[in-house]
Amino acid sequence: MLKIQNFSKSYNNHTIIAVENLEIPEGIHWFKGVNGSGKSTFFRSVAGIIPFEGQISWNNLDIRKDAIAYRMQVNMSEAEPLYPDYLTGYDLIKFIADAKKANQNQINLLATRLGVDIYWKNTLGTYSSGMLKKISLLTAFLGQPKLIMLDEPLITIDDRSVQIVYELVKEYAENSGVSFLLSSHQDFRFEKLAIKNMYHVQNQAITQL
Ligand SMILES: Nc1ncnc2c1ncn2[C@@H]1O[C@H](COP(=O)(O)OP(=O)(O)OP(=O)(O)O)[C@@H](O)[C@H]1O
Repeated sequence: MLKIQNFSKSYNNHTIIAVENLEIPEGIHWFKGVNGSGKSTFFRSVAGIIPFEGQISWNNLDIRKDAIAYRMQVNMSEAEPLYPDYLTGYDLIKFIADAKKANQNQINLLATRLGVDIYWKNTLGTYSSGMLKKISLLTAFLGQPKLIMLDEPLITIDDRSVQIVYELVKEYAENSGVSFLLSSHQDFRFEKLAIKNMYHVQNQAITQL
């Protein structure tokens, strides 16, 4: 279970999102919200990438007190990833794989599934937005995560890749009991997946639909 208590995140003294108490059970969950509503800010906070006020824990692992154990279980893919141009996709994947203790076999399997092994030895600065997105998606599946957040996972990727992302989510959920938080703005929908709860991000708050 993901537990959020007295959570708030502000930029320049302006509250972007605040959540007094939210308990998200295991399963696949869909976060909807218009552009700028705070979905990415919430996901980044839960991923432990940006600082925030309040408490977040995943299966009783506290994001601050159990910083490493928490981050071994919680992975994230950014909506619009920004990476250093001079690294190759492979360098980046290998770096994250080492941190997440993913083996080479897992890297190769994911790379083949998503078709990134065709271009991953080229530098990231030469990639299209869809190619970058697939690198970001791959990194979220590395290691033995128990919670994976995919921020706008379907934007910029082609139809074939969309199907592969659906398959990966289903496989990880069914075979390894992985929970997912998936976000989308209006255009992209996740009805094909076994969605447990839907949440709406709006007016600086998160409400269950
Ligand atoms: N680093 C930052 N500094 C200042 N303001 C920020 C920063 N990051 C996000 N914001 C603001 O926080 C608000 C929420 O942004 P966020 O990216 O979380 O929304 P979102 O729901 O993910 O939107 P989108 O669907 O467009 O990706 C926006 O008003 C944005 O301008």
